[in-house]
Amino acid sequence: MQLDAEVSSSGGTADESAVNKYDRFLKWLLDNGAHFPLLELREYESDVRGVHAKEALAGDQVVVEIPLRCLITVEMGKESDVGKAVLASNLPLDAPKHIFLMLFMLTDRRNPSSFFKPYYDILPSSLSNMPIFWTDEELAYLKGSHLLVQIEERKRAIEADYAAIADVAPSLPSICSVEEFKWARMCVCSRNFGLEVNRIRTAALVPYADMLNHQRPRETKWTFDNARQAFTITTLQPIAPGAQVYDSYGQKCNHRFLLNYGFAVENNREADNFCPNEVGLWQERARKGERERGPIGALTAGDRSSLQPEAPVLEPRRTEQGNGPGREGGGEEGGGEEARIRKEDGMVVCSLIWFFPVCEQVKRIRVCVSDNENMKAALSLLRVVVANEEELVRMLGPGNMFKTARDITYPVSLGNEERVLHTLLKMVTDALALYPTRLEDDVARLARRDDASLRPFSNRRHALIQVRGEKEVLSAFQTLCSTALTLLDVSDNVFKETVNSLYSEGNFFAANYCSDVLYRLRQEEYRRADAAAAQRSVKVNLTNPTIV
Ligand SMILES: C[S@@+](CC[C@H](N)C(=O)[O-])C[C@H]1O[C@@H](n2cnc3c(N)ncnc32)[C@H](O)[C@@H]1O
Repeated sequence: MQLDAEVSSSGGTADESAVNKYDRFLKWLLDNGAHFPLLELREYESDVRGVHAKEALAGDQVVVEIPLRCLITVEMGKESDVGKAVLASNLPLDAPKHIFLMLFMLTDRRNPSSFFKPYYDILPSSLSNMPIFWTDEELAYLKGSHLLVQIEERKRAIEADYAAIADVAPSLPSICSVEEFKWARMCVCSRNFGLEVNRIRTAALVPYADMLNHQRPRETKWTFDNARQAFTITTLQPIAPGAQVYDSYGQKCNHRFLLNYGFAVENNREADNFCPNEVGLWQERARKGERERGPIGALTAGDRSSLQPEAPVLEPRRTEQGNGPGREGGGEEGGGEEARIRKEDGMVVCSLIWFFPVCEQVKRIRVCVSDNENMKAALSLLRVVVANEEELVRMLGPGNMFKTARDITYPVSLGNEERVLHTLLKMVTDALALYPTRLEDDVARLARRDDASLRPFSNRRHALIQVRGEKEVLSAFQTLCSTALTLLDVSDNVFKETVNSLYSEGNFFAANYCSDVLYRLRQEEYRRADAAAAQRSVKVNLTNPTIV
């Protein structure tokens, strides 16, 4: 993060009370055994802070040490009165670890002599960058994006948690309002660390360590050091004096950065140029009780007798809260996934269900510009969706190798693939048409530095970065489909020339699909055609030996 005005916490600021609040915070930490002698906290604007190197930092140097007593852990929340009531009631909460951290913080901060008061005092008082707090005008910048649905879902989920907890712990409304509960939810979501403390997997709020902003590739690592009984941050490389010291919040799609942290990364690319930005394919919703029907629909195979009696199903899988190593922002994306082909009442049912247990919504397959597992799954499912009866029977009949739609990692036939490409092209074209602006317009607007409405770190800019990223993914799929469709029946030479030019333009996404999938399908089609021609010639030969 680069911000304009930088005011050192130890230097004089216009706002004396702000200086005092930081001085009190730093003194509290140091008095309790924390160490960060080579770093300084800077405030760039109200409640927007970052950590900088006071002097040159070497690689592999422990630069922050925060003792366990200064950490707020999940277990402390479980010990609170409301926490105990929640535990006893076994409530199905959206993000339980976050809830316990929130409950501790919300209860304890009401105590004016709390041990953690210096920490509570420096937490941002407003989180207006978090989309759940955006105004209608700000939300309108996301028009066309599925993120609008996710923001609404997030709001509803937090409200549902508040109501459910208030049911089992009637003191909750006297501890915090729904709005304060939402604030705490986003505060915890953007600041907690998922870690192991003395062999117990937990999450914690770690004062000072949560002042590091995000940047990739990561230049620091953090852990709970059992020997020191402290949370530590260690440099992974030398850092220049005065430079901001960053933490990596992980490799994430911008929608997750925006939803959970209130910012979107302008150039969200990994060192190898991979861009983790995604869009969801499929938008259908299942209503309560309809999960077995599936949004993609039921496909009936003509030859029912040849179907497997009991095709195994892929059981729903709930993704655990949290997002792998690194800071666990959000974590409430955990829907279940079902993708299965099976027989039901004599019908072959192919269903793709990404089931969201709280909102009873179908989850979408999120794809990015990469030939990754989700892209393969999306193609596999489409191959079933567009299959005709003969292809379905081939997929599901005796001796077939496909137990679930996800197993169809190989294309079925050139004809089936052509229908897949047409369907996918329509899906992404329809999705692009939902946005009020075109990708080229967004790119041009973000490149202009004189547009005051798009100032760095503004909600409007972050919204534009988000929708631009979605359109980039949709456009990449559009190019892949439209190019591939032109290559189905061209000569080998034209095919190779086109694929080579895709490679030389750097469009590896489309090029790889064409050379890996389409090329093989074309070869198989030639072989089949040759075999059929050979068979015809044998038949003709047998009936009329004079015509060869
Ligand atoms: C863990 S806190 C980091 C400290 C924070 N800047 C503060 O002053 O309290 C995470 C928050 O910092 C901000 N942030 C972190 N990295 C950022 C980045 N690369 N760009 C913009 N904002 C960032 C976001 O508001 C995010 O929710």
